[in-house]
Amino acid sequence: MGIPTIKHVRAFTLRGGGADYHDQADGHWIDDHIATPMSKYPEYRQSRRTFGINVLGTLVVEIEASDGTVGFAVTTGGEPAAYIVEKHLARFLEGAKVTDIEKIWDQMYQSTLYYGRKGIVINTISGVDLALWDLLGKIRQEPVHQLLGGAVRDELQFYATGARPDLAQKMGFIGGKMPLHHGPAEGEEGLRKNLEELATMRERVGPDFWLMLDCWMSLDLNYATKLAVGAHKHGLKWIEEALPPDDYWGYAALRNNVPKGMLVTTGEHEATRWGFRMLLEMGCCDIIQPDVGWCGGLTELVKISALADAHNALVIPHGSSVYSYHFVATRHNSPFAEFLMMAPKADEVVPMFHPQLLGEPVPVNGRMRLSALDQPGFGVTLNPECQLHRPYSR
Ligand SMILES: C[C@H](O)[C@H](O)[C@@H](O)[C@@H](O)C(=O)O
Ligand SMILES: [Mg+2]
Repeated sequence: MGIPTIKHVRAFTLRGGGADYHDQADGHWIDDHIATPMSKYPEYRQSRRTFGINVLGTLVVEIEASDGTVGFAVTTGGEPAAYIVEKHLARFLEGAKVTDIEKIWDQMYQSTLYYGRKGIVINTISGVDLALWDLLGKIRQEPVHQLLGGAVRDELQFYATGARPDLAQKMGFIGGKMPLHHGPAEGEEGLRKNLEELATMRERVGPDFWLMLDCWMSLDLNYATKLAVGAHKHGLKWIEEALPPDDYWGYAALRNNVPKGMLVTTGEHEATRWGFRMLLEMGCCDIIQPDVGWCGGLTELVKISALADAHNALVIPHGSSVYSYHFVATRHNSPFAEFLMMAPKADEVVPMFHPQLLGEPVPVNGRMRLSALDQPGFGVTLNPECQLHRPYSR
């Protein structure tokens, strides 16, 4: 029985949460006055949706093999990504063997170099790559973590990202990462409020529970330095994505400025082994946080992780549901993972990509047994109740 070939590639879009998890209704913690690079404009300060954080929506990539098996994946990308899949990338897949994952990745990357390299194009390549791994796993009837060489641990542990680290502590998570609410445009008063919020949370969780701040690219070096210095007495474990992704020089300086023992982390909006090489070789951060749905996919994340390992850096992927869980299980330098609290008040555990993935596992008491990831591929199926739209059918 020969190796199946790829017969069809289809790109769909979905709205409403899921992989584009910022696409939420009013009242959600994830869209409540969070500091961003747009916070300098008061009209865009209260809600990230007002400036378009959810403008793309979800891309669904579906790949059908000659034996009838179908693999799929979801990521952030929506219609522009669907166009790139159908009009550009599909030609490198249809007719190829399902095992041609490395070659397909290289052809997708090299052929889009003139307009890609980062952002939506690499998101799109990531989505195709993840769907290929899902397909191969389903054909071989193996979970992706086994295709990657096998797990190094039989249980994953998670920190929680959300507005309520105090509740996350009660749910068994190992730490809580809070969004930063005030940026430089709100001056000393905003800085004071940021530190007061951290102090209040430290009071609630006690001295040992990890607390982190996620700054979502919103600060400048001076403000980030003052925030880190002020946060040190409240035991801030790491300051995340304080600066814009391209400011490698600023991150290297921030890493020298922060108090001893505080970690600097970034990377969720960085892409490919070359972007992460810059972060690592310029000494920008202690932990890199690639999103496997945005950095180039699993094929690229394996390369990024090996690079980080050589630099003794941890790889703690930005929360991306099953796509990061299967990866983290297999890497010694990924000792814990992120779980994004997608309940509007961050007061209960719901699947990260809800409602798009059926069979999506969630941490229980802040942990996930490897046995929760034992289904073929990424172990999930598309929710048939989600309204798929195929904007560029061929
Ligand atoms: C909470 C942050 O503002 C982002 O919404 C979050 O998605 C990301 O930065 C993270 O690290 O989870
Ligand atoms: Mg982040």
